[in-house]
Amino acid sequence: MFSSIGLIGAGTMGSAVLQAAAKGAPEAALYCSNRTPAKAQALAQQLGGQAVDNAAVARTCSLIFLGVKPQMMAGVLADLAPILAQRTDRFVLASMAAGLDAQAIQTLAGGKYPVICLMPNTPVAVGAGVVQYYGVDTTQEELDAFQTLMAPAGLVDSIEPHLLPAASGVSGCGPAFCALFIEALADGGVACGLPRAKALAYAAQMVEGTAKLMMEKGLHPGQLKDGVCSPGGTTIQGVRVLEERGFRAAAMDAVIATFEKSQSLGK
Ligand SMILES: NC(=O)C1=CN([C@@H]2O[C@H](COP(=O)(O)OP(=O)(O)OC[C@H]3O[C@@H](n4cnc5c(N)ncnc54)[C@H](OP(=O)(O)O)[C@@H]3O)[C@@H](O)[C@H]2O)C=CC1
Ligand SMILES: O=C(O)[C@@H]1CCC=N1
Repeated sequence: MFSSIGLIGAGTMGSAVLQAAAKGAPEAALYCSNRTPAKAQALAQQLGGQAVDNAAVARTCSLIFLGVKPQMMAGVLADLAPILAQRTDRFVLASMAAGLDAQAIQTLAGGKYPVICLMPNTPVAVGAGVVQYYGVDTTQEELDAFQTLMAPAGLVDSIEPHLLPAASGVSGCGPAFCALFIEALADGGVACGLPRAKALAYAAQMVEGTAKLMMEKGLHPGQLKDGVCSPGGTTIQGVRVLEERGFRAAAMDAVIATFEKSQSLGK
């Protein structure tokens, strides 16, 4: 279906998405472009693709990932609109920009082109990510092909368009929140005498293992928490401190803040 796959904006997220797509469609020809060409060249070399300019991606590819920041999207698509308008073959634009919905991409690209909006996260780079997506003016065949293409990224889930900003707050932004938590746990360990490297390794493995346990055993987080808290034991004292300091409310508010920022980016 997607015989040639391109990426405009070979940064952190775009590169990870193209790496996953390369695994999902090993036969596809790969193209990438970037403002700083060295990044596109390195990615192309790694994936056996070609580093080109934005115009070549727009002219050539049947699936075009847009990996630039939301604030750059208008400028990038304004330059590409005349090229896209000249195409007579079918192509799909796939935007990962936070806060920009499919209609916004169509408006900026200057046509009612098929658009997929996806919200990946950084763990896509190790095949343990989350990608939510929806399509507008796409065919079911294109969405099915996209689902297959993205499978090496991790959990790939079709979602209703209005839910994408909320999903973005949980899993798109979530790695930053999780990293803060891991770092803070490690800091606590260091304060109690653990060497830094050990503290970080233990905290990261613990987070991965807890998520795995929850998913593989189908447990609710409350069950997991209760299973660790011995009556009169140590863990419940830590839970008490986290509750006193508003840990849950802070995590909820963090997601709500990202949601509100997504809404404002789209205006
Ligand atoms: N990081 C994340 O966790 C997530 C990011 N996203 C989305 O992904 C997108 C990219 O974010 P992220 O990867 O973090 O950002 P990066 O800054 O790492 O990547 C953006 C890339 O776009 C390139 N670029 C900028 N202007 C142009 C241009 N005119 N033509 C071609 N390339 C250009 C930059 O080039 P240069 O090397 O010159 O700076 C850079 O490599 C954003 O829209 C963001 O909302 C979505 C989900 C998660
Ligand atoms: O911070 C951002 O805007 C991007 C989108 C989701 C994660 N990072």
